Amino acid sequence: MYLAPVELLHSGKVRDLYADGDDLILVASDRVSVYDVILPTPIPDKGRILTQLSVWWFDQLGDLLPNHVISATDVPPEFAGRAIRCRRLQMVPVECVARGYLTGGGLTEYRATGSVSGVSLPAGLDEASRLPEPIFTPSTKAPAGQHDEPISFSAVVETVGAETAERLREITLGVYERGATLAAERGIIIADTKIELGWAPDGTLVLADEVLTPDSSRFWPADSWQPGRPAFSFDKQFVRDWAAGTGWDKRAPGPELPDDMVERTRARYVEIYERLTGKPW
Ligand SMILES: Nc1ncnc(-c2cnn(Cc3cccc(F)c3)c2)c1Cl
Repeated sequence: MYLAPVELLHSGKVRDLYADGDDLILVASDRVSVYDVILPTPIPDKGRILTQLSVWWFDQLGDLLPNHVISATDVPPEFAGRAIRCRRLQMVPVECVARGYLTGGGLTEYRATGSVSGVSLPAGLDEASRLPEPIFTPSTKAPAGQHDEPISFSAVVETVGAETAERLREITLGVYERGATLAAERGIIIADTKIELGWAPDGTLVLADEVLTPDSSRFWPADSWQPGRPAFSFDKQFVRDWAAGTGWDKRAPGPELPDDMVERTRARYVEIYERLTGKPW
């Protein structure tokens, strides 16, 4: 039977968003991005593995809040396994980030101000330090290619009101703590995560986008974590180190990956999926 073509709405670094009637189709590619540069060599099955991991998390988190998933199978055949049909929401204009560890932009901000998104932290924290407790560190949604700007909780209150702001913090910390606890039991540190929320027509907040994947969160192997030392990215470190070893100038296009790098990186995604879900890939 004739399948109406879907219309491309957004194209991200590693994902694309299509409209299909009233629904959306969220498609994950096999592209990998390191240091904000998309590498030319795809990682076979990356899109499928991360999509199926996200679908598994949505199911695990169903008791916390509703999600936007309509179907993980009723998608255009060319996207089979690496796309979800989801309901169209009014997206909350705030990047909802939870951090259990200090690194990246949060560490930079802490070193400059002693706080992250207005949340003050104890002195003496270092690269990859574990925080006394996970914190909600919202940021603005920057235009493509720019870094999100941290915003304070009071700025979130001004944007969405106090009640919704509290709910955003509660949901973001709840999703992070559920994910980080389960992952820690399986030898994986989830250092931080970014979730996207949207309002359904009846006003309820719904978990959208992808959730607790190595693209939306920092995944570290627990057995090599050492506060004060840069942590090893579970999925991207091989590629980062290899690319750095080629003398690649990060402003130049990314280098093609050799086959063994592709296979080792694919194996890391399979390992993350199998460890977290307990299911064979
Ligand atoms: N259920 C929803 N309802 C309305 N909007 C969205 C939505 C918009 N943008 N994004 C982020 C994104 C996802 C993939 C590719 C991109 F380019 C951008 C998600 C969703 Cl998931």
